[in-house]
Amino acid sequence: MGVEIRVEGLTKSFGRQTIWQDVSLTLPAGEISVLLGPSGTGKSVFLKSLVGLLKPDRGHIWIGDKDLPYLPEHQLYETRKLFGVLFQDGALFGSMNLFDNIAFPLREHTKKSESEVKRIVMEKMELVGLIGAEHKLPGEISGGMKKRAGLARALVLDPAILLVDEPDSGLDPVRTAYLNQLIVDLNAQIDATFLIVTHDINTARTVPDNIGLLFRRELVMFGPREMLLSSEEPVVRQFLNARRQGPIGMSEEKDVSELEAEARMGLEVGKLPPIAPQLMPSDGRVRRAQQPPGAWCAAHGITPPPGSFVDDLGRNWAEEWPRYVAAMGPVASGHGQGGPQPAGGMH
Ligand SMILES: Nc1ncnc2c1ncn2[C@@H]1O[C@H](COP(=O)(O)OP(=O)(O)OP(=O)(O)O)[C@@H](O)[C@H]1O
Repeated sequence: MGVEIRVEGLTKSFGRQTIWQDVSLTLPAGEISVLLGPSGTGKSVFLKSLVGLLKPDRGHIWIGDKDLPYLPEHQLYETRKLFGVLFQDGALFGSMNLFDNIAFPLREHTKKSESEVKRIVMEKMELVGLIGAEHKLPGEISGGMKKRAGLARALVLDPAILLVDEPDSGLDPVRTAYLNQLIVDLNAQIDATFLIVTHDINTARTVPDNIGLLFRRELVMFGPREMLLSSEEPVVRQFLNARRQGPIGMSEEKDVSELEAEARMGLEVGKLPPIAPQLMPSDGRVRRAQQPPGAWCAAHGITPPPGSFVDDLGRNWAEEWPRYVAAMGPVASGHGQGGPQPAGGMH
């Protein structure tokens, strides 16, 4: 079961370089949030600060009544056990086979017997589709397999919070799509609080419940997916639509003259593109945290752009949703595998 993380006024610098300042946001329990931002805006630094690997200059990271940056070492050690982290490169030990890599946190942090370790490792390897690869070394497997092995290792202590740093880096679009589906399925199954750092627009548009954007050393916006995807804020529109036109330049931000030149040439960002439907768990049942398509827009009086919530089969999920939920049964709540499959489902 996930826990809420409340970040208040967080600021981090290295020497005289301020990475970001006054970042405040709440990662809701059990929901998937994505953190976006141009390269070098400090997304990885944010992730490492959340798990206590880096200490912020000021601000708070509340998990329940514990303020992470100010915990004494032994309490920090205990609180860290709530987290599973998938680092960009999987951070696997090159000299250990996949089984031993995945077993590592269990052997290091628990007193479980070897038979219990084996049961858990095999369960997680099955979850990420790695059965049969137990004896392979990291150097003998593909980038996608390394990510999945890193994910299995992040899951062995049954984390309440899962942090994922650029799951898509180094993966082709098809492997990224599979990994995204795996992330959504995992969230439905373990109900943990997820934070994913990514550059991949398709991931950002279809996977999370919430999106945040770091730019110019600040958190520009953080909120429900539909809020960001219907936002008129120039930097949000530019980033989520992967455009050159807008405030983000090659080396982070454009200067005033560049922006004026763009405006003179009429190079403003065009109409908002439709809002894509959110990925569904592949067993067909709805995640506990998942909102009906269009719910946020409707609640806030926002008319989504034409074509929103329509999938590649032409179904409009804002209309189909009540029928879908009625057919599929109740919302998933830490359910097991093997629920009903949607006919031609929305995967
Ligand atoms: N331990 C450190 N000491 C000093 N500077 C650091 C350290 N870690 C990160 N930085 C600096 O912080 C800035 C932000 O780095 P970070 O890796 O968090 O960016 P990012 O947004 O994740 O980038 P990318 O999307 O390219 O991975 C960079 O300028 C980096 O050089």
